[in-house]
Amino acid sequence: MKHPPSVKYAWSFLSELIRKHEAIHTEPLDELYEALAEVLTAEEPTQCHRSYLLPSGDSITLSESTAIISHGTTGLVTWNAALYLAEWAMENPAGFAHRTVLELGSGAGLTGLAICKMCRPRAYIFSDCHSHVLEQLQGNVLLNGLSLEPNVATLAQHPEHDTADAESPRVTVAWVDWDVVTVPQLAAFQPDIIIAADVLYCPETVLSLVGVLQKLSACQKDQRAPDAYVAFTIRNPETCQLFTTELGRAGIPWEEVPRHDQKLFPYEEHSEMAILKLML
Ligand SMILES: C[S@@+](CC[C@H](N)C(=O)[O-])C[C@H]1O[C@@H](n2cnc3c(N)ncnc32)[C@H](O)[C@@H]1O
Repeated sequence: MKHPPSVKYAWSFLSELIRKHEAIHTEPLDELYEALAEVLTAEEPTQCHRSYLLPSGDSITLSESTAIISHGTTGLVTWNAALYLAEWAMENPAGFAHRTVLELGSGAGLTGLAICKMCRPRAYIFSDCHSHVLEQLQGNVLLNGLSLEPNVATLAQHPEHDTADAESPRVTVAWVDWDVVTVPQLAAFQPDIIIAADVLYCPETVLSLVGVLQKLSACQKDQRAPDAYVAFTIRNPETCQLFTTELGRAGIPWEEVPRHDQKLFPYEEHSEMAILKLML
């Protein structure tokens, strides 16, 4: 009741429950039919909640748009690659533990929240370039019980303000537009690891992404550039091909991470996914 799902979800849930009763020849309660009638006449609001169960028994609840594209962005819903990357991260928590993670194009925030809750990073920087996405993202971070740091760069200069404890990471939501962000701005985040999910959907975003990755390769920490992991759904092989070609042109070596099929989260439809590890 506090975080209601979409009308579509409520309809599917109630129909399935009634079907299950009927399948074993038990009479469903009248209240179930009444609830279904109510849902059938309800209008779908523009925002809904989605809750994702974690293996720890904890859960993540996100406010998301009910439309795949709204306010001119794809960032207000969770995409399959975000689920796939979160599942992979939870299988490999050691890669994130005590490290500073910068996520590019965070969208609704599922991957980052799963990593913050399950992989013990020291700091996590969610980022995006769209104002509605950033607003929703901040709300989702707070909704899941994490508190927000004002500015990572301030903390790097004044570590005495660091309130991080072993249990919860320092979390920031930052405006990062790949086309305009500068190397010093990226370096101020002091990332050890970069991640991004479902950010390869058209040639323009591929070029912008490779541009920001090139800037990140100049961000050395302890004489080493961060590693990056990019997860994507293989919708159009030409877009993937463009990405690897552009990585080659930028001198960024990459390798494919072995596939996993830890289907922890529900996927709406089957799609092929991949994660590339980039050595910046
Ligand atoms: C398809 S959504 C993916 C969101 C989320 N990572 C997921 O997988 O659910 C792509 C995201 O990339 C962001 N994005 C696209 N171009 C960008 C740019 N030039 N700079 C920063 N973010 C960008 C969008 O705002 C959007 O949130």
